[in-house]
Amino acid sequence: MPVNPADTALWPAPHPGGAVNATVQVPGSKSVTNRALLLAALAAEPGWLRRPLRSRDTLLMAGALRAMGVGIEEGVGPDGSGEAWRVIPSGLRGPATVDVGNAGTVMRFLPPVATLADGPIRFDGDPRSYERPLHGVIDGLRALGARIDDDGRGALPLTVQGGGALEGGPVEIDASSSSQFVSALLLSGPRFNQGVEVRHTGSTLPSMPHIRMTVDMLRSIGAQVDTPESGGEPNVWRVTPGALLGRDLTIEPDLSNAQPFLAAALVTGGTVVVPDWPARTTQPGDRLREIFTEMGGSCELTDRGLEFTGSGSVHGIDVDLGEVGELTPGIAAVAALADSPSTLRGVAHLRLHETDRLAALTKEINELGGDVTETADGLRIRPRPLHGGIFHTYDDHRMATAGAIIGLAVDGVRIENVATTAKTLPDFPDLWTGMLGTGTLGN
Ligand SMILES: O=C(O)C1=C[C@@H](OP(=O)(O)O)[C@@H](O)[C@H](O)C1
Ligand SMILES: C=C(OP(=O)(O)O)C(=O)O
Repeated sequence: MPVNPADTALWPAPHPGGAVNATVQVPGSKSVTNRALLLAALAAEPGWLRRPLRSRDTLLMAGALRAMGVGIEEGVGPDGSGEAWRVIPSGLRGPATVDVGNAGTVMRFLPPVATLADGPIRFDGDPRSYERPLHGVIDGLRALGARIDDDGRGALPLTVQGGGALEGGPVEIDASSSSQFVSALLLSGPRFNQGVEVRHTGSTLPSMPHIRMTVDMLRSIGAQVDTPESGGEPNVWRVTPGALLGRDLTIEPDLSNAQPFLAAALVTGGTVVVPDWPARTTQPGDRLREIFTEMGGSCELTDRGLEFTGSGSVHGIDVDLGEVGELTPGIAAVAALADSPSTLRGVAHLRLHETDRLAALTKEINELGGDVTETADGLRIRPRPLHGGIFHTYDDHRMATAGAIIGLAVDGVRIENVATTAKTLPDFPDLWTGMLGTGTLGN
């Protein structure tokens, strides 16, 4: 993708004098939107997605499905309200080329779909996508009967030689480097001849809420899924072959992208309301209610949404983030501003996310005067007075939002390439300045 010089400019992170009080309408969830697009594409009838996230990762998913022959049309939902995508499934076609960008959900979830196409599907992406683990998907699909041409590294680029169908059946994978391996094989499982039985053989498995999200969304469109939680064997998930229903689904706000806005209330001692916070959800961001409360805030789910209030003090935390790894950059930013040390554990796999997040957070917070050290599986953060400077983002949307959180409390923080937030939250700079300027936002 060509780099726009303006995108790599330095963005002065806004530094408000006082408490932030605002309502922020957070756009749709990346993880839910990309699952919903894929499942609607594999269904037996057309479906609707209302209020989908439109960001780099979700537009890459939509573009890839379109390239394989799926219809994705702009429209208003069946009740005439809100923005929507209408998804019209079709026989999946090859040859086609898929640009995965640096979207884990696209590079992991779509190769199984490509095995159902009637020709070769080539997968390529950003340089970083070549370094992100994909072996669980590649080896898993081969064991299930797929033909895949790659360079033997267990990574991109690769070509799936779609044969129009996949046998499926039992498969063992080690998903300790990414839960997305499990989700990927389950999501397409109903369309494999024998369905799929995925057995995770590794010692750890990150991001369990995201696997629950996969299971819940499959069940909601008619798939039969057996899980460890529904009385099955530990670390084994089974999907029965069968037709999927076309549904009308409204996408929840992205609770992980709500994080910087809630953090604004926490670190400035203000109140931020996020409307449409779901009462029940599989999104890992829901854990912020508990984590940010332990760090000094308080919150309440009301009919206005989630109302989060900071007390004026921010405390350190000792927490295992293995289930909610994508929250780590924002928690590290808040922890650097706390009145006591923090230990963030269970997130060694973040070294293979958009960037090596443990190294990037350590370096960038320390360059502002902080005291962060990497551990084998996380970070130890001892708060110190911070000063302004450049906060580098390494093409990582969550590094940019982490830097913005620090900028709330520290004057003179400038964020390099804030435009990288377009991966999941293209409106971030406007939402952020709007939150600080007007107090109330909506879309
Ligand atoms: O399935 C998903 O939608 C995701 C799963 C997690 O991946 P890992 O298990 O690789 O951390 C998470 O970090 C990522 O942001 C989204
Ligand atoms: C790890 C993340 O993304 P991806 O879906 O690319 O893995 C993330 O959004 O924090």
